[in-house]
Amino acid sequence: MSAESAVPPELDTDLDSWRALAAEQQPTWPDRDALEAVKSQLAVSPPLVFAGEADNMREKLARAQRGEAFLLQGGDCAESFAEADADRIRNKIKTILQMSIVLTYGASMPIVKMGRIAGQYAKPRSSDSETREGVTLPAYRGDIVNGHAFTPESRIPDPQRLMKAYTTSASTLNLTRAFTMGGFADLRRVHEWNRGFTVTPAYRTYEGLAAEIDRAIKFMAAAGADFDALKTVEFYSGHEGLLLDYERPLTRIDSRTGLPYDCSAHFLWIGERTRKIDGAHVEFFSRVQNPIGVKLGPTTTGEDAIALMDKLNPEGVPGRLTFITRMGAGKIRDALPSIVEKVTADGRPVLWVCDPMHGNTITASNGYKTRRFSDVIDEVRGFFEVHAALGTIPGGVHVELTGDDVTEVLGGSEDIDDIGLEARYETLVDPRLNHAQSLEMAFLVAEMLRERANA
Ligand SMILES: O=C[C@H](O)[C@H](O)COP(=O)(O)O
Ligand SMILES: C=C(OP(=O)(O)O)C(=O)O
Ligand SMILES: [Mn+2]
Repeated sequence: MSAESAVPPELDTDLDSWRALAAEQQPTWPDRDALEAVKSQLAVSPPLVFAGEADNMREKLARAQRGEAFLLQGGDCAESFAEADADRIRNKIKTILQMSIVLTYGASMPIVKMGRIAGQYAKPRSSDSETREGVTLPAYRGDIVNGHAFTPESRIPDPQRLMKAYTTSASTLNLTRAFTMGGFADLRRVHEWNRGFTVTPAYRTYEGLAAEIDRAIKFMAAAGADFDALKTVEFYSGHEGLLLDYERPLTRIDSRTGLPYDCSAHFLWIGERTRKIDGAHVEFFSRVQNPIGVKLGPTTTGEDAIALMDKLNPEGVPGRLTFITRMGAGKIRDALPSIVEKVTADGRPVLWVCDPMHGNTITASNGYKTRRFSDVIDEVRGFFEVHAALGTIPGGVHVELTGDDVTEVLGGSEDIDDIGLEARYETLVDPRLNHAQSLEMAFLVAEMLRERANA
C-alpha cells in the first residue's frame, strides 16, 4: 500500500473521486515510477499548515464577507526556487504589511493578510508549447514542474521538483512565520518596514502615515494602553490548487475532526482555466475543509457561480467560499452585476474579491507581457462601484506583486513606459506591481474603502 493511501478507506475513496474526471493543465510526467516515489514521500512528510489555522482563517474570511474586515492577498505570479531567499521573502512580507497598514489606518478596517506564497509554483498556461526563433519546446509550467530556461532538458517535467517545492515552501513559510510572529511585524516598527526601499512618492506618503501612527501609539502608550496584541500579525499562505499530484499527497485527515484538509496551504484557489463544474479540480477541492477560492473570468454566468456554490459550499458555511473576479477593467461593470445578483438572491454567503491583474494583460510595443497600472486601479474601482450599486460587499483584493524594484507594470507614479519595462523585467510569467506601485494601490484602495464606509 502506498503511503498516500494510508488514510481510512472510506475517506480515501472520497479524496480520489477526482481521478475519474478530466484534470486540465496537468503535466505529462515522463517518469511515472519516479512520480509515484515522490508522491509517497510527500504523503509521509509533515503537513505545512495545521488544520486549525485553516479553520481560523475561514472565520476571518467570514468577517470579510460581512464587511467587518477586508482581505489583502499578494505575491508573485510564479514563485521560483532560485528566488526563495531571505531578502526577497522579507521584501514581499514588508510590502504586504505596509499595504495592510495603509488599508487598516486609512479605512479603519481589520485586514486579513494572505500571501501568494510558500507554494505558488504551478502555472496554468494558454498554450502547451512555446516557440522562440523557430524552436518549439514545452511551455514552462512553474518550478514545481519544469525549468524556465529555454532548453529541451530544462522543459522536461521532473517529479523531483515536487519535493523541492515542498521543502522550499517549508522554508519560506518558516521565515514568514518568524517575521510575522517574532517581533518584526510589531506595529511599533511601521517605519522600519519602509527602510531599504527606493525613495518614491509612495514611499514618502507612507513615511507620513507611519509618523501619524507613531504619534497615535505614543498617545495610547501615555494613556496606559497595553500593546501586547500589536506584536504579532496573522499571516496566511495561499496558492493556486493546480497540481493534483502535489495537493492530494499533502491532504491529511485532521486528528481533531476526522475531516480532510489540504495541508499544503491555508487557502487554495481554483483557477479560471480549471474551474469546470465537472472537472477534477472542483471535485477534489469539494472534499477538503480549507477555505477555497475560485477565479471567475468574464465569461462566467450566474448559473456557473451557483453550480460552484452547490458543489463547493452546499451548506453555505460562512468563509468557506471566495469568488475572485478577474474580468478586465473594460468588462467588469457589465459582466459582474448579473453574477452578483444571482448569488445574492441565492442567499448562501460568498466573499467577493477582486483580482485586477489577470483580465488586464497586454503586450507592450516591444513585446513585453505587461499591464497598465491605470487599468488595474480602474478594475478595482469598477468592482467597488458594482458592489455599491447592488448593496453587496467588496471584500478584498488579490494582487500579483513583489517587494523588489522591478519594472513590469506600466505607469504608476514612476511612470514606467514601454522602454522602461526593459530595465528590470524579471517575472517568470505575469507582470507584478513593484514596491512603489503596491503602496500606491493600497492608498487608492484605502480611499475606496473609506468612501464605501461613508456612503
Ligand atoms: O498566471 C496566470 C496564468 O498562468 C498566465 O497568465 C498564463 O499566461 P500565458 O497566457 O502566457 O500562458
Ligand atoms: C493563473 C492565474 O490566474 P487566472 O486563473 O485568473 O488566470 C493566477 O492567479 O496566476
Ligand atoms: Mn498570473
